[in-house]
Amino acid sequence: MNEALTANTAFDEIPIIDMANATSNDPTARQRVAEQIRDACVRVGFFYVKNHSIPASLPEQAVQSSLPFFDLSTEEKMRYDIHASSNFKGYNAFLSENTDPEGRGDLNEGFNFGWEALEGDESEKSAWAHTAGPMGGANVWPEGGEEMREFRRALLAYYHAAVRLGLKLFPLLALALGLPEDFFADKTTKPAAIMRILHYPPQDGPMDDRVIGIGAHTDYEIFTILYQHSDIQALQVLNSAGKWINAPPIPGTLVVNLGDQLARWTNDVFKSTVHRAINRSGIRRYSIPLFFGTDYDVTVEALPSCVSPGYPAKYAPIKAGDYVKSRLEATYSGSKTA
Ligand SMILES: O=C(O)CCC(=O)C(=O)O
Ligand SMILES: [Fe+2]
Repeated sequence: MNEALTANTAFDEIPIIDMANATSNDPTARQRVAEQIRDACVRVGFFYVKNHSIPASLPEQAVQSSLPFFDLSTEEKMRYDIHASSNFKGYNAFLSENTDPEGRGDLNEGFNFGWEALEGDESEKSAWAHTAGPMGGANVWPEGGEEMREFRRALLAYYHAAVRLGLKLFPLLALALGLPEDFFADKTTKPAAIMRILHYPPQDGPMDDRVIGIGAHTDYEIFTILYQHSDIQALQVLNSAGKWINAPPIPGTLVVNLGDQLARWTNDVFKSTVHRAINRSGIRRYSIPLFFGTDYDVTVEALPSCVSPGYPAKYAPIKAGDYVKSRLEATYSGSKTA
């Protein structure tokens, strides 16, 4: 695809896409949104979404409810250590991950969880059975009183809202790729969606590029929906000229960025762009990414429209779940021995 080769002018800002017409009854209105998404995916690999219909109170409450959890002692939090989990659930401690191999460790702590039906919602219970797979299975929630129950409730409430938004993005991505709008529908029946809430303490003093909030990396899945709490500039995105472009929080928006699974599927026509976060604000920063992959057993293989004789497929076909699992294992096993 020639556009893939010509789209490499370095971006210097991240587009904002209005989702108001994402599910419009008018196909041309949906197509217009998809065209903007296509441009963002080919040039940047990142975009903001506005009018995404998630009430601001949901991620806000998720952050507020996490404060008592992060305030627990390290010893207490380590009872839920992600390294002790067989399915990448639970707590990751400061410096226990090292996203950038050049780095010395990531200065964030976080809590990681996946699909779980909302309490009392019988209609979603059946989906629980679908979470078999390398990252499926039960979540690990902190024990304790009302505060910890609220932590679980608030995180799951935002999780489900973000998953619903993610399911609206797939048809737009399909249109953006010139595919039938329902291309991903039978590939996203079991929400392979992992959420984490991250806490970045302020970093001051002399800057050590090897110890930053989260080192330079790309995400592993199809896309990530990222909520950034407070008005703190920390996230940066690398353009093709090697310049870090700021991605500050913009009120009312969420950040969407593509991951490597989609880059493989599109033969890098859609970009999975390197990013990092560093909190030099002097105050604590919180963010909540939701990493959204397809069903675990879907084969990720270059789309015919993204290969040509002059631009052959770069990646071997691989099962979506195996791919994400191998990336997660590299992240967590690397940190164990670091
Ligand atoms: O906290 C952020 O802004 C970025 C987080 C991130 O890139 C990640 O968790 O993959
Ligand atoms: Fe990321």
